[in-house]
Amino acid sequence: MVKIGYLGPRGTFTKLAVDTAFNGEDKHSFDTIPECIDAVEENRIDIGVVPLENAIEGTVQLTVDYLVHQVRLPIIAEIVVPIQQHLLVDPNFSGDLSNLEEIHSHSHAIAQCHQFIHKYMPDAAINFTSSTGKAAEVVSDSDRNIAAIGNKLAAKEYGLRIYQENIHDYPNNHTRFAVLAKNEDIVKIRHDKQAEKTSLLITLPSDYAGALHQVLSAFAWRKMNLSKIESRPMKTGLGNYFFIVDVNQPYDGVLFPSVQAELEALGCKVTVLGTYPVYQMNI
Ligand SMILES: O=C(O)C(=O)Cc1ccccc1
Repeated sequence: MVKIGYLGPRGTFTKLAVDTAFNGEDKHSFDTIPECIDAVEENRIDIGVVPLENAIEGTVQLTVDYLVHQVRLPIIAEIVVPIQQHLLVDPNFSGDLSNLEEIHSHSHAIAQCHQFIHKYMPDAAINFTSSTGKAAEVVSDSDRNIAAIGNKLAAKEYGLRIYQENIHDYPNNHTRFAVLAKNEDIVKIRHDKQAEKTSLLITLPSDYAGALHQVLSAFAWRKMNLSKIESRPMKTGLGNYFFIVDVNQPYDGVLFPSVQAELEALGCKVTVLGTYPVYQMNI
């Protein structure tokens, strides 16, 4: 049976995404994103699912940096799910918001609820956890007045009460999850894909005037639509960056090779991180 790993523990958004996209597979929880990616690399699991980007807080830097700098696994698919954040407390908690001393959650969940926390829980100490599921676990293991931010699955899995629903600041909250695998044939998502994309990693030879403009124009005059461009530090010193570019079309044998050749002639290095279908899910 195909083994699927995900950022756990029980009750994370990643687990929700996995449950929606796959059924019947053998599912394994990992405490951190790197541990999940390593398990695919070391063939302990066949597929790894990790968060990639959130509509409100942006890229999950840990995932991108680990994939670029540590373990290069191809992105085989992308799952997009809506995100609703709730304030979770022990079922016996009887106070009000001002009695909650601490809030625990993943940094992206905390950021998505920033205004709520600022307005209604300004004195609560913030504690970052490796996932929202982990935060729910912390609250369920504690006998103090503390809260977690997470989803309904986490409330169910850890026996917590939803003190307040939908505390995220912006309604259109979605997260993209990357499906990573060495062998794309084993990834079977039984839904209709909404789009196809290609993610490229581009490093510039050195900093010179108009370098990024030249890179972008290689896509522009071929009418290749980009849905994302992001720079990240190369980790080789201040001011050195690489770019991740998402192109709204699948890799083909004509346009992409000619873009690559053009960029390489400029001295850039181009790596395809994946060309993959996008599945928009409702949970
Ligand atoms: O912590 C989780 O539940 C995750 O899967 C990562 C995450 C965190 C916040 C929003 C979306 C995904």
